[in-house]
This record gives sequence, structure tokens and C-alpha cells, in this order.
Amino acid sequence: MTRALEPRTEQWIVQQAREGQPPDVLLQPLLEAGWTQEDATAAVEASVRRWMESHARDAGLPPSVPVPSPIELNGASVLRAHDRDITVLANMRLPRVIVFGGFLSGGECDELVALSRPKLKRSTVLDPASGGDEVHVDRTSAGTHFARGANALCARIEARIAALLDWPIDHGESMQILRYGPGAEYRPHHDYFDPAWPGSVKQIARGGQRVASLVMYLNTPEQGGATTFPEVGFEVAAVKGNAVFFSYDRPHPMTRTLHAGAPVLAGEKWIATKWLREGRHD
Ligand SMILES: O=C(O)CCC(=O)C(=O)O
Ligand SMILES: [Fe+2]
Repeated sequence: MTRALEPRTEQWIVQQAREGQPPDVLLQPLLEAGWTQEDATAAVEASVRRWMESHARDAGLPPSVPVPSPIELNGASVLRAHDRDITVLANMRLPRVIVFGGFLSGGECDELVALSRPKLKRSTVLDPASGGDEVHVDRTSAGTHFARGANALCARIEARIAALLDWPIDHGESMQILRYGPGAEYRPHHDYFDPAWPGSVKQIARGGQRVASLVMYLNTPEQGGATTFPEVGFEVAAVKGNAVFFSYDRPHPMTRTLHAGAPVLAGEKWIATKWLREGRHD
């Protein structure tokens, strides 16, 4: 329970925060009035959060929702996830992106590729109008998918993802496998369902919005094939066994999660993607 602030004090705190004053300036009057550090911090955080939420509503933004939040900035470099130690290679706040090293073993990558190869079909994108799947130039890859628990390997990887991201297994969609040949790419897009598209309704009815993506690299392309975040000039190299996580707490470009699979310039690129929903996905 957060200790209540005088409206006047809350206004002052929000004003200072908007002017870019650091946290100790916002806390000072409360500490001087005898508040504990803990109560003062909670009250300041709550004031700023309330203001941001009301501002977002006024600006017509969709409300923010909880998302998987596996690590803090400058936290542990190695994380135990179910059955495996995973390293943290990079950690960015906006967009919220984390690059994990050694998420899959080389053998697991090879096995997923071998299981997928005989099942590949030309990839589709969501038709904005109907919410159905369609073939499109934006996505020149071939793919397939495995339902949750489809085989022992997928079940193990799903348990690892759930442990690492602290997000229930049943909030995950089926595992999507993609193979990009030379020249193939996935043009810039967001993974959330755009609320403005009529077809999104059908998707959102099954487990709510997507709130995070985990792209796992199943091989290392000879050249090209990075996952790029063009709005912020950041790219993640596709390295076998590594994975890139990103989350989006509202279905809005302000999350800066526009991303792409850059063209494969030589060789091929294989990935497994797990999309996570707000709720149980069946
Ligand atoms: O190929 C990549 O690096 C990105 C894949 C992607 O954006 C997706 O699967 O949604
Ligand atoms: Fe994507």
C-alpha cells in the first residue's frame, strides 16, 4: 500500500519529473518531511506512473499491459533457465530488447532444423482484413510450426523459455520455424496485432495481445540475416544458439519494436520464433 501524497505535492513531483529532474530531487521534500526512503520512492514512482497512464489515455494510446521482464539492467550475466545456463549479451531499455547467448545447444538447433525440413511451406503473413494467413512479398521465407509440446525437444525448449521469461507455457503460441534462402528477408513489421486492423479481433480473441517475441537462431548464416530494429539503428547478429527477446507493453509503435529479418546475403538462415500472449493461448 503506497502512502498517500497531498495533491499539491503530487503535482509538484510530476512537474519536476517532466522537467527532467533526477529522482533525488523528487524524493527530497518527502524525506525532509520524515518519510522513509522506501515510502517516498514508492509514492514518487506511483505519482509518475499515474501521470504517464493518464497522459497515454489522453493521447489515445492503448493502455499498457504487463509483459515478461526477465532481467534488470546491469544484473546477472548468467541465468539458470530450467535445465541450462544462459548468458546475457546485451540489454536495452527502449526498445526493450535482450540478447541471450547459448539459449539452445548446437545439437538442439540441428535437431529442430532436421524435424522442420520435411514440413516446410512458403511463409504467410496475417491478412489485416480477415485475420487469416496469406503469402506476401514482405516475407520471402519458408516455414512450419510445432504446437506446444509437439515433441520432447519443443517441450524442453518451451519449459526453458517459461523459466527464463517467467511467463506461463500456456501463454505461448506454437513454435514457428523459418528458413530464409539467399536473398530472403522479413521486411520491417511489428509482432503485435494492430488494433486498427479488423482481422486482429480474431487473433486477440485467442489469448489476448502478443506482448513479447523470442527469436532463436538455429544456424549462423554465412553473411547477412541479422535481426534489425531500424528505428533505433540496432541489429542483432544471427548466431547459432543465441536468441533475441523483445517485449511491447502496448500495441503501438512507441514501443520502438519495429524490426526486420535483414536479407540473407550468402548461405541460409534458420530461426525458431516464440510469441507470447497476455493470456492462455489455445
Ligand atoms: O528473421 C528475423 O530475424 C526476425 C523474425 C521475425 O521478425 C519474426 O519471426 O517475427
Ligand atoms: Fe517479427
